[in-house]
Amino acid sequence: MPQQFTKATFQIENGPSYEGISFGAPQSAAGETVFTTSLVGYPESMTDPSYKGQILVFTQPLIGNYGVPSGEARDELNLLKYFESPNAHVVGIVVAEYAWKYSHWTAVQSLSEWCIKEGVAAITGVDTRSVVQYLREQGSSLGRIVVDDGQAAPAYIDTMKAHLVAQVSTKQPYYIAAGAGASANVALIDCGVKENIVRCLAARGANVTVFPHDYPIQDVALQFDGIFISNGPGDPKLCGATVDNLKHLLEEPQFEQLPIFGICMGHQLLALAAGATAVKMKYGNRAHNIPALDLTTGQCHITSQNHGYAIDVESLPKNSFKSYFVNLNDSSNEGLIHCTRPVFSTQFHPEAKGGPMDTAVLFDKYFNNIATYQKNRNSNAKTSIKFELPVQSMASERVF
Ligand SMILES: NC(=O)CC[C@H](N)C(=O)O
Repeated sequence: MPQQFTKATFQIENGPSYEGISFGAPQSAAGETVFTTSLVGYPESMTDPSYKGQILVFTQPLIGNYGVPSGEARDELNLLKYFESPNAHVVGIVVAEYAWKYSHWTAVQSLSEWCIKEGVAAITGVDTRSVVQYLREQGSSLGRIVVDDGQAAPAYIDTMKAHLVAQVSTKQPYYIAAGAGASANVALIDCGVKENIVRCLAARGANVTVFPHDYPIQDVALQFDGIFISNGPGDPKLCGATVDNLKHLLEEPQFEQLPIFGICMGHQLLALAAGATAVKMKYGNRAHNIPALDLTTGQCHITSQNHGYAIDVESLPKNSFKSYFVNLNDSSNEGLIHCTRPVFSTQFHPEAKGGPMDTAVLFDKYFNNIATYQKNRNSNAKTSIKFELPVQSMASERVF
């Protein structure tokens, strides 16, 4: 615990204000304020690029008690072992009680130390129950954490108006080799991909080539065994270039058999490419225990979620996609499946991290689609990657 506390205030635009203590970077921050009801996984959530520019309120009252693991440790696939991307993407966090003492075998630093390094504003001592009650009534709101540093408070900013995907997507293609026994080549459209999505693909035998969000994927798609569209921050309607590229994949006959899988933002962009509309939800779904009903099996799965927009299924053109999963809390759409093509998507996160792995089986479904595609494809055209990766991107590293 520090010798001297720095006071901070958490303010909601046109709403309540809460006094507290700063335990993060000595600087104020402003952004869209959202809440998560997940009990664990603050390092994963804070490094998930989908949270770019947001202030995250944790309803779990005690945060920080297991510290922060290494952001450099890598697994056998050379992927980050504990983080979902190299850096924190939230601009601020709000907690009821920060645990000044932490203990965990993976911890290398405290949450406070890490927030300071990452420039994340953090406030403790806030009645987060009251914040959530307010946000549930009023909807997601703009907020700011004002740290008592003698500077003027920052203006409220609607971070959702910015093209956040362009800020977090890789600038150049890069390549992750599969774990032992590569069986497929997948092209991944990076809208702000979580490390565990790449892991879920590579661990199942895919060499993954990661492309910038606006890369004309239709030009190289036939050189791959499947296309994957990742999660990402902000309003899907701002991703016009990606949507236009996906339209080629969904509409042209040469891509009829090509397996496609999209998660969260990837799901929303596929739906937009099919002609559906996305709506801003009142306060979104951010949790690790949200029930989603599989309409094809009648089974309910507990899912990990982090989104503020949703697809209006009523707006889907007939004979394109149909609803695949539905949220049993609020009836919002949780996934789509194409009526004739091996294309499906989920609003929730089957890769979890954090959260339950109940729906990881959807990656197996994608790989089954890939196997069928490989079998049916004319053997002359069998996969041989002609796409030349730029030399500097071969280091299995993201290039921002
Ligand atoms: N996790 C995500 O991909 C989020 C998608 C989108 N930014 C939303 O908030 O709905």
